[in-house]
Amino acid sequence: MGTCICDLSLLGLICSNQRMWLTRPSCFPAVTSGRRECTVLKRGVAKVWVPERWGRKSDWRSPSVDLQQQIMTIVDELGKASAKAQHLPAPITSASRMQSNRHVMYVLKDTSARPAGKGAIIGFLKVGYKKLFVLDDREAHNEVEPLCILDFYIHESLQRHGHGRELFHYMLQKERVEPHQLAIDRPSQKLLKFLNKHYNLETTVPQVNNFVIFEGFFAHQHRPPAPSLRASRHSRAAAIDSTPAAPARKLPPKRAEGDIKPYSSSDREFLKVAVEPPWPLNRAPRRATPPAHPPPRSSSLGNSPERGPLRPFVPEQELLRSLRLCPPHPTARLLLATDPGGSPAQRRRTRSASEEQVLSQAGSGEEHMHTVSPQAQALPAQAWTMGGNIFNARFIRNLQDLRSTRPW
Ligand SMILES: CC(=O)SCCNC(=O)CCNC(=O)[C@H](O)C(C)(C)COP(=O)(O)OP(=O)(O)OC[C@H]1O[C@@H](n2cnc3c(N)ncnc32)[C@H](O)[C@@H]1OP(=O)(O)O
Repeated sequence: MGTCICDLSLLGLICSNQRMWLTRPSCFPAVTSGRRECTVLKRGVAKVWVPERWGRKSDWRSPSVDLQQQIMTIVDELGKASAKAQHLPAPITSASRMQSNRHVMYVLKDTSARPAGKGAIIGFLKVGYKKLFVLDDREAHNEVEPLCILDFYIHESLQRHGHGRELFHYMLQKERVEPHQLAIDRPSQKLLKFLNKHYNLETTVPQVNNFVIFEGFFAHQHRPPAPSLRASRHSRAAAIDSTPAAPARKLPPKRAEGDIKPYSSSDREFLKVAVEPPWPLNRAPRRATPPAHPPPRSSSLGNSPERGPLRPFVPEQELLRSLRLCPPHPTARLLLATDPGGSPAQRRRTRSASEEQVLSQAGSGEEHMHTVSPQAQALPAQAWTMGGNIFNARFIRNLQDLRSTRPW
């Protein structure tokens, strides 16, 4: 793939459709700035870049370089805005990612009611063909290469105005696909509702990967046979099968098998790796109130993962194992010995400890499970502050109970 962003099919799109082309990059970030929207749109309009003027020296000192840079900036800004709207920790659409993938980005621009040839970006839709293994309704694996919806964003102030539909419809026509032939990469609730409303897509076929497909997906899909038979049966199938071809792959040549990661080919996978620091830094703080944006999850998705911020997750077992490395404070041991029943919290802790003991006995060969380095294990007991703190706190509380010295 070359470095020129023209390869992204963006320019073809820009030239081929009057309604879908790009403004100068300074326009879009301004559009996203909330209440200043009207002013900003006007300001954006004043700076709008029109295709006919690409070559004008006054606009572009070095058109080829500037043009590339401008479009890259726009793509980056669009990606950021989309990530923000979806509460993703990092953009999944960027110029550099576009350059390394064969994705196509459809950009919707508003030209109406603006001075001639000027406008602002309304939103975008990113699609691409991906090799996937998907389950059908009999839970059989199918190797397919459908067109996937990878990213979709309409500016906040313009959502629910039909722009999304317009953009989607345009893409369907250009790509010559039916909505039920698409695979969707971790759709948001909004997108699910959108698809349901405009295309009656409701019943999903449960998958084990991040993609969502809908009933009817397999209606016209080629089902590749077993690899050993693939070559001969493919040609036979082509001769026999007169059904209209599903969105069979039509863009890139076949990649080396090593490049294909069927179960991790979601564009969003990298987010997990990118944002999650190592334990214990990945422990999410406890929240008294629910998060402002609860991670949306489709009830009909089955195992489709959450789209919200990829909240770090520490399994309880791992926590227990780590506690093994935190011997209780000596004074706490005394308390534990003298207080066998204790409060429910106490019992929980005791149970954890006994569970811990079991783990400890059973886990002699599972050192690799530990997240604490051997150096950390070698630290003196007083350095293990976590368990010590817990028991110290309890010890002090019990002491205060006994002495009635608590101020409340
Ligand atoms: C694979 C992926 O890309 S998943 C990511 C999808 N993108 C996002 O979630 C980003 C935030 N959302 C958006 O950008 C937009 O809402 C889109 C792209 C999903 C839809 O674009 P819009 O221009 O709003 O769609 P359009 O106006 O054509 O259709 C509206 C319908 O979409 C759905 N919809 C749009 N916004 C919402 C919302 N806030 N809540 C619930 N449903 C919504 C509804 O079905 C709505 O119909 P209704 O108003 O009668 O209830």
